Amino acid sequence: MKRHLELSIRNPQATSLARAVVFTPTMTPTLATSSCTTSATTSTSATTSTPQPTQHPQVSSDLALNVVFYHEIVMSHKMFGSREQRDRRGFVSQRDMRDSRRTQAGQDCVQPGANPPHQHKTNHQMPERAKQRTEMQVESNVVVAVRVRPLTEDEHNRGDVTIVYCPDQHSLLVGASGQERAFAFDVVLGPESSQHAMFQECGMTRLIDRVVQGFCCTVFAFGQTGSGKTYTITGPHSLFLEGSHDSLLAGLMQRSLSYLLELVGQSEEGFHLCASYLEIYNEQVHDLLNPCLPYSLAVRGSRTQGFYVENLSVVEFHDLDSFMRLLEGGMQNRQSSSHSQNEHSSRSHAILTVYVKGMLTQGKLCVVDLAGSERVREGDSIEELLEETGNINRSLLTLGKCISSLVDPKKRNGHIPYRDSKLTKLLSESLGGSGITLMIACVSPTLGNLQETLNTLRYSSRAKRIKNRPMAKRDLREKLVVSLQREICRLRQENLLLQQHLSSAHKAGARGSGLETNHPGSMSYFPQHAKEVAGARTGSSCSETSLRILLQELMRENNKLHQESFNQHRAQLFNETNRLLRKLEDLERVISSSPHTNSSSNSGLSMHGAWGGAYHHPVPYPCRYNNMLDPTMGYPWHPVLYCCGCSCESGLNGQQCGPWQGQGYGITSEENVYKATPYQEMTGPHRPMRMQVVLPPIQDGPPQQVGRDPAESTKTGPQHRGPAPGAPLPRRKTCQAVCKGYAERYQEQREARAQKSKVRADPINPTHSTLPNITHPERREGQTENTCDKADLHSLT
Ligand SMILES: Nc1ncnc2c1ncn2[C@@H]1O[C@H](COP(=O)(O)OP(=O)(O)OP(=O)(O)O)[C@@H](O)[C@H]1O
Repeated sequence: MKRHLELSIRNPQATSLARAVVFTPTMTPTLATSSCTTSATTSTSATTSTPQPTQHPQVSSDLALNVVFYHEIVMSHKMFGSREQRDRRGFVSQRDMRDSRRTQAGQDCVQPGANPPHQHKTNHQMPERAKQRTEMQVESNVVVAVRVRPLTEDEHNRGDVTIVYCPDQHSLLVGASGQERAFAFDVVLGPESSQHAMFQECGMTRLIDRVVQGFCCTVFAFGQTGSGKTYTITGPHSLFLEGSHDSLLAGLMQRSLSYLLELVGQSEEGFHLCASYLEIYNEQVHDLLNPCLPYSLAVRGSRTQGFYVENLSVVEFHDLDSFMRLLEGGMQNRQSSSHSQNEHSSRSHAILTVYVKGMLTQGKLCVVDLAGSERVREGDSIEELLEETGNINRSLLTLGKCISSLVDPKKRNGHIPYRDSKLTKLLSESLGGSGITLMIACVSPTLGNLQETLNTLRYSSRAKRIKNRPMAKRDLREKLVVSLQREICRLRQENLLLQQHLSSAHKAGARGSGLETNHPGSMSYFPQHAKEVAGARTGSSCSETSLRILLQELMRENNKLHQESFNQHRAQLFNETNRLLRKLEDLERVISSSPHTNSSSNSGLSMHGAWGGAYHHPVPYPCRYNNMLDPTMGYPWHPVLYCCGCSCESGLNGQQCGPWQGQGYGITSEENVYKATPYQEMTGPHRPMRMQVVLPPIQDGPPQQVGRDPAESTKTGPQHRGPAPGAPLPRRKTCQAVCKGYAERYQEQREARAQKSKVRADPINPTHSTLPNITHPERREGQTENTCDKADLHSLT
């Protein structure tokens, strides 16, 4: 209790926290007191030294955890200020480190869509709002790995001392003994780490897996001159300049490509690999694979592609050897010079891009070796070097600004100064876009570089907080699959509607007839198809081929349903027409039998039995020309030809009117029937009933062709004198074709009329007539009553 009070006096903020620990209901007062005492004791001793994980063997684990938390909160506030302040300064406490380690243990360090740090709850434990947020914000932080290089020979000889320590794989202590500053990163590799360990532990393999899946992944090495960036990315200079082939020294680039080629080789999907290699030197872009270009390349921006380098060579490769040749050529073309810090100092930012194009994916791996960041020292007064350093620093400063803006929640959605340098333009997608980024911070271990090392680590701590939204790039084929899926969805809906429509219509029909039918709305109507579609619908596989098959099936089914629906509709119309016709017939019969009506006076009104119904065939005759007009229909048609003048339903039994034969209206050939068919009435659910051939009304004069081949009519266009296809049937008014009896009656009527007019016009000369003298047509031998022939027609004209 005494200790507790002491603590409260010394640190009021800590007291409130301590109280919270002391009065936790799970603890007994005794334990609470002892724990508080222990923690306070530890905290007292820890104020003067670097925070270390505390051991509490005498207390229960729950209690120990609370005490450790309490102790660390007090310590971190005392040493580094609030969490926000610490973040800003790039420092982390032991608790931050442990949080980071927990996160590491629970999640893949290159895990797009992983929960952000400190969200240790599983999805089902999370409140609904938090769950929704996590599902919507599939963000991944930039992963930061730090590599500490060993002392170089020169540094050994000079007697430089190491001031960077790596207590474990995630933490780093920097500074002289007793004044160390702690940092935590996703991965920390000490001076003794090999190139192989670097490749394995920084998550490169997972990054390449993502590239193959279509993600854009970027690795960039950052740090002061001579800190080991180039060594990490490509291996030591000797590997290229002196032709050494020590594969153990090969850097991330070679190892990544080797792994990528292995991965691609194992895959059954055919991948297409190519690469480009460029450097940005003094803010000018040069193609390292095509060094002969006398000019620098332009960086352009587009909405779809983002920033890209215009006219950059992209070279295809198939194996590691061909890639190594590319890399070696590019490395030799890169700008480098001797520097006080590094004999082979790279003076440019180099970006190698490997494009991995699969069947449906377009992944990209960018490996960036940045030029060294350093201060201009007194000795570096050569003008050229100053310009170089100025440009390098400017682009790195812009990179820093971009990182700061990206991690600032207020600025993140505002303006990010990518356009201020070519480097940031080209890294924009990796930093704040849809890519996955691994940043490798390289640091020198010597005391002389302490300031540069701290700058690099602060910079990297900030970058660690950048959140990206990784998104795999799909190519057009993927889009095609998506559009096919949409089309299938639309067809399914249409299909469902048609089925519902038909099923209700059939139910109504069955209720009327008392029959249950196997209607098209039921799946048993299409047994084979039902199985296939049901299989395809339940299956989750959505390859392009299966989607196409499914699409075709649905289209076929929908066509059938459409046809059925159309036929049903037509049947209804036909029934209605028949009903009306029958009614009309009855009416005509009533009229003709009326004592007030002269049978010869109804000729201009009737469709059937125009001449007293003498030649009307009530039952349609079966057609010889099944499927002729519509070969897709498998139904027995029953066409009825309405004869031109006699209005008989002259079925195709050879009773057609003679005069029409050979003039395109007869039914002597299939062709003629087709040509003479301006309207086709085809009805009935399974048995379309009627084909109607309407012949033209004939006035005094030669017959006119009204019905023609639709193709012909479209050719002739406006000259087509018949009714337009699909137009309502014209009323058959005064149907004046020649048939037996007509000529006599016609002649009689004319004569009578002429007589009358003559009488009226010229009472003095009653024999004068204005009418032509029409010869009475002779009936040929064997001519039936309901036929008329050419001779008859000519006699009329
Ligand atoms: N992990 C390491 N193990 C052994 N030697 C290393 C390691 N890292 C760097 N070196 C050595 O340190 C020196 C500097 O390394 P490197 O050239 O890679 O630095 P750099 O950061 O690329 O410098 P610059 O920015 O000037 O190009 C080289 O001689 C290199 O061999």
